[in-house]
Amino acid sequence: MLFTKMHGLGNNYIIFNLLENSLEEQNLQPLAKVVSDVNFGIGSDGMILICSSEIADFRMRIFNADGSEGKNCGNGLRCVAKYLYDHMFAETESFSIETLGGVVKVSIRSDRKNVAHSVTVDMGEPKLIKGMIPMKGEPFSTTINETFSISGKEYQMTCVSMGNPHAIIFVDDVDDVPLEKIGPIIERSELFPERVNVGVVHIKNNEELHYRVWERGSGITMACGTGACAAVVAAALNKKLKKHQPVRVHLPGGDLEIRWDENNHIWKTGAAEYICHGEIQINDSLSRSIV
Ligand SMILES: N[C@@H](CCC[C@H](N)C(=O)O)C(=O)O
Repeated sequence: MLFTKMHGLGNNYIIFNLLENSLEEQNLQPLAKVVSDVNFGIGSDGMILICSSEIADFRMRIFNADGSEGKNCGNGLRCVAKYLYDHMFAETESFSIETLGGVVKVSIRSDRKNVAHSVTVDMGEPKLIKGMIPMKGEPFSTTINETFSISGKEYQMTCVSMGNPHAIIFVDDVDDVPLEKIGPIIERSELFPERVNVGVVHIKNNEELHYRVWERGSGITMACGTGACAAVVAAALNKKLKKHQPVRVHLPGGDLEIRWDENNHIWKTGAAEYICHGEIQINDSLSRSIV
């Protein structure tokens, strides 16, 4: 199988183009685990499939490094948009991509013909009620700076779905938080029946914030696009930032520009880059891991 490895701010994925190839559905989860493994596969935060869609121009499926299928991926969407544009599957600079979390619109900025330089994604509307996150509790209530006790420790969380679930915690210093310890505990708390992505946020000033993430199914990553959107929504809901202004989100892998617009949509702009193209043999050692 031919693959392309791409990253958005260091959040890196193995991409298979299923517009031209096919993979068996029962092999997808084990394949995601194997290709993500740095010792027995290629090494990545997960696997992305580009597929055809009946309701949008294209469809993206995202699998985390543990093989679980995610519903949305902000950094993956920019990578897929760049790939489709640069490889001329997309004929225009604006097109739609279906995800399990809904259909999004992407717009490419290019200086030269057929080379995308940055990608803006209309990530749609954030969902705030517990039933839509999903999380335990009264399904129509929201979680804004609510205190929860998890494994004997108290956390004040704001929960936002950007098609996938995010728990946001405001802190004084994102680098001072032992995310590798508290991330997996919160991710797997019984509060979240489908697990959760865990983000810590520090408000730098009226226009900038710092964000680090523990991703459901992948652990610590350099960036999370949906998480950066959730961080901006959580900051506005907690009146730490003004609602409709552009916000620069600093992540370990680089920056994203996020804006929650007057129509309640979240717009996200940032880079997407190629790492390499290659061929992976889906046989012998790899197939031993694939049921
Ligand atoms: N890194 C992604 C999100 C990937 C999926 C996530 N781990 C989940 O399971 O919801 C992003 O950039 O949004």
